[in-house]
Amino acid sequence: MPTVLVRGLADEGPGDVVGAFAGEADVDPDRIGDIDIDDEEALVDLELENDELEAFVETMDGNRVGRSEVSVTPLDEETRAVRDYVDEQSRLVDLEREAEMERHEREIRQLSGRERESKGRALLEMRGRDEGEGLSGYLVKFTKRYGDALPDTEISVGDLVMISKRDPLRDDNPNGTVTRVTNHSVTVSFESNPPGWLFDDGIRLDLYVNDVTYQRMLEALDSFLEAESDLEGDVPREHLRDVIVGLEDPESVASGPVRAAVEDWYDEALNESQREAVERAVATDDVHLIHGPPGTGKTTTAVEAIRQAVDRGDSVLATAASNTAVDNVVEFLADGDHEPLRVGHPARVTPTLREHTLDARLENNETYRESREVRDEAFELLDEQDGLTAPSGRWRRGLSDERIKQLAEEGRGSRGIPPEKIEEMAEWLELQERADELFDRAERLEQEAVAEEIERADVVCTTNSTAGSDLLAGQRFDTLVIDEATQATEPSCLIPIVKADRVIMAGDHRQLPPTIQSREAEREGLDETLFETLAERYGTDDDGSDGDADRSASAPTDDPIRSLLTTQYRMHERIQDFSSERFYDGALEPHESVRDHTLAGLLSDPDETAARYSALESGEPLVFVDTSDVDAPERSREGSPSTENPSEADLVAEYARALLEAGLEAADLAVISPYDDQVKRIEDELEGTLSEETAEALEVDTVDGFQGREKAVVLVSLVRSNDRREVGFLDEPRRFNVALTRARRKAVVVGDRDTVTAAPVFDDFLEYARTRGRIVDASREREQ
Ligand SMILES: Nc1ncnc2c1ncn2[C@@H]1O[C@H](COP(=O)(O)OP(=O)(O)OP(=O)(O)O)[C@@H](O)[C@H]1O
Repeated sequence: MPTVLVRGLADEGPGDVVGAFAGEADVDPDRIGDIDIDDEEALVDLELENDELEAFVETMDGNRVGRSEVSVTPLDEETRAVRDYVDEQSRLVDLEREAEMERHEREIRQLSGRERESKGRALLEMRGRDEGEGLSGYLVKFTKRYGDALPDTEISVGDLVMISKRDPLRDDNPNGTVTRVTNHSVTVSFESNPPGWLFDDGIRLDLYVNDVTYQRMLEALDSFLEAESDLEGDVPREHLRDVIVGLEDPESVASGPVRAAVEDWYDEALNESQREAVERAVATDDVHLIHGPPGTGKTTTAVEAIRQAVDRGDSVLATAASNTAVDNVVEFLADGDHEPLRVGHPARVTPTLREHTLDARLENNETYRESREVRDEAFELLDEQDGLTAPSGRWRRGLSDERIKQLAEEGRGSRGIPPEKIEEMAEWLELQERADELFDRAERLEQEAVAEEIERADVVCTTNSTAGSDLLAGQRFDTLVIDEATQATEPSCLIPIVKADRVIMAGDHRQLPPTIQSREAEREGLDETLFETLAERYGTDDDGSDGDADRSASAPTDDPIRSLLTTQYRMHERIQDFSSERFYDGALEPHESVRDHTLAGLLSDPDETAARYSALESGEPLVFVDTSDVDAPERSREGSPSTENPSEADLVAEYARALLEAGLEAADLAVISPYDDQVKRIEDELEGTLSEETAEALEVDTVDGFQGREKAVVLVSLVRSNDRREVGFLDEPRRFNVALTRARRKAVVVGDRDTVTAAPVFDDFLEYARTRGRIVDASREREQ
């Protein structure tokens, strides 16, 4: 259906448009489709044939709609395609947003406040106290009314909470990020000044969702309608937009692969295909994809590309969907000559990387210090106000600020207010004005300080979502690198893309796709990532996620927009082979340095450890521990959609402790599980039995959260154990591919064989472990 663009409307509505089109141009109202009015413009779909359209435009152009004289032009195909893309993606974002809200609201509705509090997902009868303003926002500390200890709560640092007074589901309840939790208090930071009622009694805190990200996706999509070729602000570069929408070919498709010769390598160890990938990535004018199975050095290669781009003088932005994946890139970068700046809420950044955060940098920034001083001065003025009469209703008696000041100058009273009171109120007002000016100045200085730090940094690193925050508003970057791009939805990648001239993405669609909450959005393609779409559309080899594995790994190296990596530097050959055969048609090759590396060198007393637990035998890289003969049933916490298995948690915690006692560094070990509740359970099991330092260094995480990371030893707890052989989302082979391939020297997978083999990937894995690894019976293990 053709669309026409109507320009020059004043305040006319759809009825006026239909009236004019029918009355002036004789169009049957039934043939008028969607009318989309935005300010002075309207887009109108018309069911007209080409010749009818021509006649229609001739009649309507320069004619009137309502009281306005309008111009009417047919919409060109390109604009239409962009609009269709924006509409479609925005619809998917809306579906996803609704699904997340619904899930949350459902729970708030189903449970009483008390029930939610007893489950740890709400806190009732709280009261706020103003804690002043920090860089991350306005801080409010919530405590129980009489300072009582808080009940056990899931609310923890970094969570988003919704604050309410009577109705937890009111649309205008403020949301904030938790910055600190103690036995008695929860401190929350708000992006804007919170409403006064927060400081009353009877306040409720609920775990909630993050709407900001959805709004940023929609804003990025909107800016697609305004793409420019000369670049300023947060508007996409026209060519890049057209490549993404599918209207133009990437340059390397149009004119053949390009390659920039690199002379000095930061990482001399890079292999030939990694070097080629770097050279092609930095040479790209629009898009390049670095594609490879686990451990093939996608992040390593992307980081080298960042370094080369910086050396060339580019401003560089590096992003990923999750905080963990961003931290991973920061960690790689921090290990060299280039200075990364991590922008994001400090509460969500790995503690060891805090020195690279914007907050930490600002501590040493002169301009920022000055802003603090100015702010303190402002607060001092407000303190001075305390001793004075404020011009409140009782004393103001309808007098304007100006009038009060004038009366004070003249030394007069008015409306029964004695001159001394007038004098005090005038002084109060003057203090307020001076304080406001100082607050404004402090804010300007803060912005200046942030801009200085961004300017000073070689690479700005942040999540896709935070790339859209005010801190980076209007910042443009020559090059954007998105790591773990196959774990990010397309609209989330657009948030940083609208700020950059070219984009390099690293990913692997045989690992986990982005998590989608709305079944409808998933069905309609929100789980198909931009990386995949571009690889399919412009690459020489079609290897979409439902294609067969043998084609995915054999993409030719002359693929115009993609570089493929196949030598892996992480896993012992026997850990690698399962993944390689099952997911990559055997294309993975281990580098000599890792082919047969084992745990042996990392333990002070490997024999003793093995004697206690045969699963921990240091020479054996791949073990499945079968719990089917022990009493280890799964269970669900009331009201929780997740699953846990206490007995399995107990066993993996025992393994973790035994490995640490045998001399394994905590930083070389990770415990992961597909289920959130199991992760918490394992953390609880370990808590108190490890030193604070060890507990901090030991990572316990979900499989999804650990994607992109690696450890010498990885313990995986599969959790599911039931007579119905129900495996839930274990039945996603890509999740197990990620879990297993996190391990460098040893992978210990713990699960109930009878249950998990209901999923074909575990059936295959058990068969593999029987011949190429070891299967250990958990009941024997625990008797020793
Ligand atoms: N050329 C190389 N020489 C030596 N080590 C390398 C090389 N390339 C990568 N590595 C090492 O291999 C490991 C995996 O690299 P990296 O994390 O970059 O892989 P990845 O492909 O991003 O993995 P994943 O798919 O799990 O995200 C790291 O320890 C890295 O230091």
